[in-house]
Amino acid sequence: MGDMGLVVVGAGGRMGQTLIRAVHTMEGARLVGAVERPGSPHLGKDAGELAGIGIVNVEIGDDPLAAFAKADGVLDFTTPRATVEFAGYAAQARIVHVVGTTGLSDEDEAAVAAAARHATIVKSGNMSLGVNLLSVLVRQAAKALDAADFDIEILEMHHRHKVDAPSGTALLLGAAAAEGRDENLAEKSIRVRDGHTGAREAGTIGFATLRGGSVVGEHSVILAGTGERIVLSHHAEDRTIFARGAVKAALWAREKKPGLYSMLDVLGLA
Ligand SMILES: NC(=O)C1=CN([C@@H]2O[C@H](COP(=O)(O)OP(=O)(O)OC[C@H]3O[C@@H](n4cnc5c(N)ncnc54)[C@H](OP(=O)(O)O)[C@@H]3O)[C@@H](O)[C@H]2O)C=CC1
Ligand SMILES: O=C(O)C1=N[C@H](C(=O)O)C[C@H](O)C1
Repeated sequence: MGDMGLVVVGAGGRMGQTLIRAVHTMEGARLVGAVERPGSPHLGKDAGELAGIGIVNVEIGDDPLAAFAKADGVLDFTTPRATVEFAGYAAQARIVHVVGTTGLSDEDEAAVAAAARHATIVKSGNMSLGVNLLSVLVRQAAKALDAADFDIEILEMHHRHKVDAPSGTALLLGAAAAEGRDENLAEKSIRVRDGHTGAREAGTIGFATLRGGSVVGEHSVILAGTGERIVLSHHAEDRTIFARGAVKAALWAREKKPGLYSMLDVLGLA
């Protein structure tokens, strides 16, 4: 089998450019398309030149369907609205769709799940090995510690440009904690505290969000008991960890049947 032909959508974005560099350096993958939204100032530019690796002879276009028709897979770190659209096109083309986009609504999630009847979709709020391993540790810790004795709080910080909160990673870690306790995160999460909140309710999972500067991604899961605290943390220093994880996911998914998979499946941690 030849190299896997990949399209990067959102090619001009922070992750888009990092993905172009990752595809260029990783064995088994080849860039065959780069897509931006209609009207983008990046249309017509060479994808490699924009990403700082020199000319790769792939022009950034605004026609995802045409790009997907000649590809084996798509790497998508864009917006929820665009991701839902791309999932439909990936299903039509019956190719792999790696989704890193965060901030999807329940309706968006349902649309992506529906597309996974025909597309092979790998979706995760964080594509790094470290965060996915951390989620396994969080699940174990939450299972081992009694909810009446240990309170779980999740703290995250990201750069000033991030538009969704809590981060996809914070929600992924919250879901792992809830799973460890045999609970549903939606029923247990406290997203906001302001004013006279009253005392903390046992068994809830709290989220706190910080935004500023150029922070790539900081996450801590705090298990706070009486007289002791366990803190499980991940510090992302470079976006390359997400991009390499996404290419790895695409290569893994190439041989898989249509369906909705996670990074835990890719990494053998499920
Ligand atoms: N799962 C993971 O491991 C990670 C996930 N992320 C997530 O990835 C997403 C993107 O993050 P980031 O790269 O920082 O954001 P950026 O805003 O830098 O990049 C998004 C890109 O998508 C483009 N875009 C928007 N709509 C379309 C469309 N319809 N067609 C084609 N391109 C489109 C934007 O163009 P324009 O600016 O012109 O609108 C922009 O270039 C976020 O949801 C973020 O949370 C980020 C890092 C890791
Ligand atoms: O927007 C980002 O930058 C990031 N988004 C993801 C998230 O929402 O968790 C992953 C990473 O932390 C960077």
